[in-house]
Amino acid sequence: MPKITRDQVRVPADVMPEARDEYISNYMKATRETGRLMLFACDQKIEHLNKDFYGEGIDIADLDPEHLFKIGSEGVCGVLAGQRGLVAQYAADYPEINYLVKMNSKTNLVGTKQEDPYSPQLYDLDAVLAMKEAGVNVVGLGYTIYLGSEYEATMMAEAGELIAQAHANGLIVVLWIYPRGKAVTAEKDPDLIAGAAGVALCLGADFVKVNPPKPEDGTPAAEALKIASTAAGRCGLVCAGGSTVDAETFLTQLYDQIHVGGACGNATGRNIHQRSLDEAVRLTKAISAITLADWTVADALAVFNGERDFTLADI
Ligand SMILES: O=P(O)(O)OC[C@H]1O[C@](O)(COP(=O)(O)O)[C@@H](O)[C@@H]1O
Repeated sequence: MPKITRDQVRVPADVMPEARDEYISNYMKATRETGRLMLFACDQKIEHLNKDFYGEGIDIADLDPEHLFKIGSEGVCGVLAGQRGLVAQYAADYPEINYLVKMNSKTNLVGTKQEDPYSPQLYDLDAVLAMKEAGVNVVGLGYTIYLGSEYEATMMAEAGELIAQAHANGLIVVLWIYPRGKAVTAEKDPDLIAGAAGVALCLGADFVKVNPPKPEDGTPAAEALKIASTAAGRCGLVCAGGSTVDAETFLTQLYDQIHVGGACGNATGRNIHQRSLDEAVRLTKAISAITLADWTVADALAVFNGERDFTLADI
């Protein structure tokens, strides 16, 4: 997969001329100069509380939040996505990581599947820009919208405003969009996922993170994803990873999402951080081999199994 050059980055028109170079630099950093996104999702300590970090099948290393940063630093990732405070507490010790600050979050105690969820914005862009000014390597913002919730309008308005401000300041934006709430009967309906992708584009996001569609009619999931990735247009689509599965299944799904479904990368949390540091690091490398260098599943598996290495130099 050829790397892209700075002049190949398509800069949205809402990036102010004085922020153009900054936007291009952030885009190049986040995508490791490929145009594809390898996002390591580390926002679950709020989203899912401690359930994702301690318990059966989860390596004990995951209980210590620093595990996330050790993985981000020793592995190969595009960005580490987490809330501002989490990043602020550890970034000084892990300055080389590309950070994507998640601007809103809610716990799973509110907005269960039967209720209408609202994920409030936790701080404004100035707080993030101040952290960047203090030397933290922030390349972009993330925001979650629950499409179909009765609070959809508030979340869309917050996201729309943040994207305009972020672009004006040269930051990239990833929207997480999950259809959810009383009005939504099938969260993973392929049409709805494609609709979510279109919403992200219209709000101006650079990338959209959706759940992989689950077709009811026997269409393979990766085929159904093609509709959504096409509907996303110039907004690159990536899929959430979901709960932990074996590495071969995960890497095969990812390969198909990219090569059949037209996805522009991955956004993976639990599948990575619920493992020991060594295994998690190897999985980030295997994922990046597929996402950022178009390696085959067999070659990526060899990386996961420790039979060969994958480093930034392989991109
Ligand atoms: O919508 P849900 O099921 O609460 O999951 C949301 C979580 O999943 C993610 O989108 C992806 O993480 P995983 O790869 O672990 O699923 C997180 O960013 C987010 O916290």
